[in-house]
Amino acid sequence: MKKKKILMLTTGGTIASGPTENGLSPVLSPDELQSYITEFRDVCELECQALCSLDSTNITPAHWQMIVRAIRDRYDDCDAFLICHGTDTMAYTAAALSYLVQDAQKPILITGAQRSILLEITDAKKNLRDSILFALDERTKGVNLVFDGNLIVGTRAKKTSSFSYNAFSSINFPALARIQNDRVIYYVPPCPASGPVRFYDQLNPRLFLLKLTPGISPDIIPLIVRLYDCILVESFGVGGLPDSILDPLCSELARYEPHKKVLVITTQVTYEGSAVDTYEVGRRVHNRVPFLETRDMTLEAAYTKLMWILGGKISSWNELETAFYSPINYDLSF
Ligand SMILES: NC(=O)C[C@H](N)C(=O)O
Repeated sequence: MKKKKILMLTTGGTIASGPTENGLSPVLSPDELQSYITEFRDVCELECQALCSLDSTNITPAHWQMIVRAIRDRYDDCDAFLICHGTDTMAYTAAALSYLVQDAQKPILITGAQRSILLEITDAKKNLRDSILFALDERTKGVNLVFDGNLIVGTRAKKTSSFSYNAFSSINFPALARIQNDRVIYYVPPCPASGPVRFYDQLNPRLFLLKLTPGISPDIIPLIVRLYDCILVESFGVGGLPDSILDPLCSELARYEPHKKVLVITTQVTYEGSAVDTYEVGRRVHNRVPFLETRDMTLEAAYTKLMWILGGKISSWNELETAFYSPINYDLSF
């Protein structure tokens, strides 16, 4: 049987880090990383390409576009793609890739580690190994994150532990599959493709996330509305906005067409999502300005989906609403 070709794209992260006098920093080359996983030589060819060598704190939308170009350039001659990435912003990258590479029939997996591969006790080797096992499984396709034995949909992952090996949770959606005793066990099939693979590269970076805190001052609101095309308000509970924020926000937004200054209400609560109409402190926004709500999407998915939608041509509120509420890679269930 022909060996599968997996393209490993490295970006840095703890997985490739070593100690320096200024603290941990990515130092390993892709070949050094690869030298720790030799056991699959008979079943697959692993080709490595370094894209950058960064702590994921410094990953930006330009790096997401770079990853997409690297995948697009080799999409036809590789069977699977494995991106090694720092964990801190991995959920954003996994969500962004879910929108920038849609309907992929091949696995596009992203992984990393909580401890460097240089250490004797580390999760790095297991995460790389598991990723290859998932990549070689015929059922795996699309953008997914691999961590601690789980295959998590790219739009559903969130880093929920700073140090533990089970650093990522699958939010409001089950993990698709697990590695058990070196076997891939699927629980949910990957999101079915609706056509041939599509690559995108436009992203609008002018989004602002406003996290509410009790007693927050509204002083900053006019500036935010002036500078950004989309304001995501991380509201309380299922979607409550305090009086002090509601008035200045809605009067500033009312000066623009709603699809040109987009209000999005999201929640500070990790699980179960928003339901803005439930309480008066949410429902009253309807009487003032049109808005989108993130329902059960993760913040990372909602944020990157809006960057992607607003990076394209949107000429009406209806068009924006339809695009936002159309599920992609299992990002939205209601
Ligand atoms: N575990 C890690 O990879 C954390 C690291 N600071 C990073 O995100 O690059």
